Amino acid sequence: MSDKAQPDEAPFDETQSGEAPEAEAAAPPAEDKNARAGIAAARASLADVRPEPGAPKQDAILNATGVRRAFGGLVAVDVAHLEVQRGTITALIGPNGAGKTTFFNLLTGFDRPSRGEWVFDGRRADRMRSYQVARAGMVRTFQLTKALTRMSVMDNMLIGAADQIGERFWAGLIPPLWKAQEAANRAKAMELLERFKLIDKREDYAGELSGGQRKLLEMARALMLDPKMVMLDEPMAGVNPALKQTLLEHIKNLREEGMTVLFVEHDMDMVHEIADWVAVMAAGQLITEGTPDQISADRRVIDAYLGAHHDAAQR
Ligand SMILES: Nc1ncnc2c1ncn2[C@@H]1O[C@H](COP(=O)(O)OP(=O)(O)OP(=O)(O)O)[C@@H](O)[C@H]1O
Repeated sequence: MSDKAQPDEAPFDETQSGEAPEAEAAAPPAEDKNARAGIAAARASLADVRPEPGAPKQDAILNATGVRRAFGGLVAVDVAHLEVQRGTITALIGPNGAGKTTFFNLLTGFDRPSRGEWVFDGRRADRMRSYQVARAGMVRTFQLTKALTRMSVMDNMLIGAADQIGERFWAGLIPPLWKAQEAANRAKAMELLERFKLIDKREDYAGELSGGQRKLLEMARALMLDPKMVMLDEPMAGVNPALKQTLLEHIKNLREEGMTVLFVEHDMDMVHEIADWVAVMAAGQLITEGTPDQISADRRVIDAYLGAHHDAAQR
C-alpha cells in the first residue's frame, strides 16, 4: 500500500534507521488445537459463499455499498458492494493503482467518499471520523512516521491508545481519572510488548528497531485499542523472511482471539498461507471474491495482474 493517500503519514526512509538484526523476535507458539478450530470455523462460515463480487455473507461485520471516491476526473474507488465475514482473515489484493489504499482510507475515516455507505458491527460508519471508527472497533495499522521513530517503543504504545481514540476531554481535566487510565494503558502496553517480544526494547527509540520489529510494533499499537477488526497495511512489506513467519502467526492469532482481519497485500504466498477469503480490486472496482484457490484460478484476476484492460461489462 502506498503512503500517498495517508495524509498524516510521512513515508519512513529505511536507509537512515540503523537496521537492527531480526533475530530477537522469536516465533509465537505453534498452531494448536484452538488455532485449528479457529481456522475451521472461519472457513466453514464462508463455505457456502459464492465466489462473486459483493457476495452476501452470513454474519458480515462490515457491509459497504456504493462506495465511490473520485479525485478530479479519476475514479479511484467505485465498489458496488462488499461484505466482510466476521472472524475471518480477508485479503484485499489488486494491481498497483487499483484503489486498495484509497478504499482502506475511506473505510477507516481517513478520507471522505464522494458517495457510499457502510455499516460496521451494526453501526453506520461512513460519516464517522477516524477516531470514532477506531472507537467503534475498526483499527488500522500505520507505518511509523519519522516523528514516531524518535520516540521510545513504550511511548509509541501509549500514544497508540490516545491517538486513534482521541483523548477524552473530561479525563484530561480530572487527574485521578487520567492517572488511572494511564496506569491501565501502561499495563496493557507491557503485556502486548511481552507478547510481541519487544519488551526488552521498550525504552529504545522505535527508529532503532529492524523493519520487521517495526511491523510488530505497528500491530501491537493497534491492539492497544482492543479492536474488533484490524486493518493491516501491507504487513509483510520490508520484512525479512525470518520474521515473516512470526508475523503470520501473530495475524492468525488475531483470528483465534475472535478478531476480524482485513489486509492489503501484494505477496500472494502470504495471501495463500493465511487468508480465508480474498477480495480483488482492479481499476477501482471489486472484480471478484473467493477463496485463495478460487482466486488464483480466476481469469479476471490473472488478466488484471497482467495489465489486460478490464471491462466490467464482460463479467
Ligand atoms: N490523494 C490523491 N490525489 C489524487 N489521486 C490519488 C490520490 N490518492 C490516490 N490517487 C489515485 O487513485 C488511484 C488509486 O490509488 P491507490 O493508492 O488507492 O491504489 P492501490 O491499489 O493502493 O495501489 P498500490 O498497490 O500501488 O499502493 C491511483 O490512480 C492513484 O494515483
